[in-house]
Amino acid sequence: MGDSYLEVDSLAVRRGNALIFADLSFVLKPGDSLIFSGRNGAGKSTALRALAGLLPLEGGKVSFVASDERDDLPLGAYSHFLGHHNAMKREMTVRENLGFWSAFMGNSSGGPPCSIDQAADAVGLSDAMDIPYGYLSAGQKRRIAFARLLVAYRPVWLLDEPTSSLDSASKALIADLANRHLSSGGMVIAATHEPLAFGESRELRFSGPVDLASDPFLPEAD
Ligand SMILES: Nc1ncnc2c1ncn2[C@@H]1O[C@H](COP(=O)(O)OP(=O)(O)OP(=O)(O)O)[C@@H](O)[C@H]1O
Repeated sequence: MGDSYLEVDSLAVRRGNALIFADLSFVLKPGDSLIFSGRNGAGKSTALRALAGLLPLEGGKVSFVASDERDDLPLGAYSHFLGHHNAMKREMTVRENLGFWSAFMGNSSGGPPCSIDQAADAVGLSDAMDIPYGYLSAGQKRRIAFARLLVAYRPVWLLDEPTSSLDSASKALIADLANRHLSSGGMVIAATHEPLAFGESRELRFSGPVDLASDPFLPEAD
């Protein structure tokens, strides 16, 4: 991943009459982390979802330049998005859930291979492999959600409130996973209201939506 980088240039997202943000620009290189901060409703989750390709852009460009120069794939192909939901099936065991994600996503080039057992071990839940995901506690569920990020390598992690409502041991474990990802050349963008010990993170503060209908200096909404 040595020569890869993520470049976000003048990104803007609109929802209805609200311009959620505009002119969002930054560059991340291997080992870089970025924190999105700002009050509730400021636009952090929207920005993560837009980067992952889950929302249409009003303007701007997201480019991930991979060192293997395969071609011009969207950032969604190079990233994991971990939102407020953990993306696991309640009825399936932890092993089955992780097995599904490993087979579905595969390992992208440049990443260290990690088996399902190794991933469960890394999040401290080897003993829970054969119980249904729905039986796990909230903190255990979040830990397994992080194991998904390990079984299918992607250089960029997009994390929405990754540690909210976790105890201090789980927070430390997730910080450790993120730091290991960074030191192996990965990149992390996290939206959060609480301090995260993710490397030497830069911070980008969101100021909140602008109502296009009430601002005469902005272009009119459709
Ligand atoms: N479909 C929509 N149409 C119009 N506005 C929307 C729509 N979806 C979300 N919004 C608005 O977009 C703004 C940004 O929401 P977002 O979830 O990105 O905020 P956030 O910074 O992640 O907040 P929190 O810290 O509470 O998670 C909010 O004001 C929200 O009401």
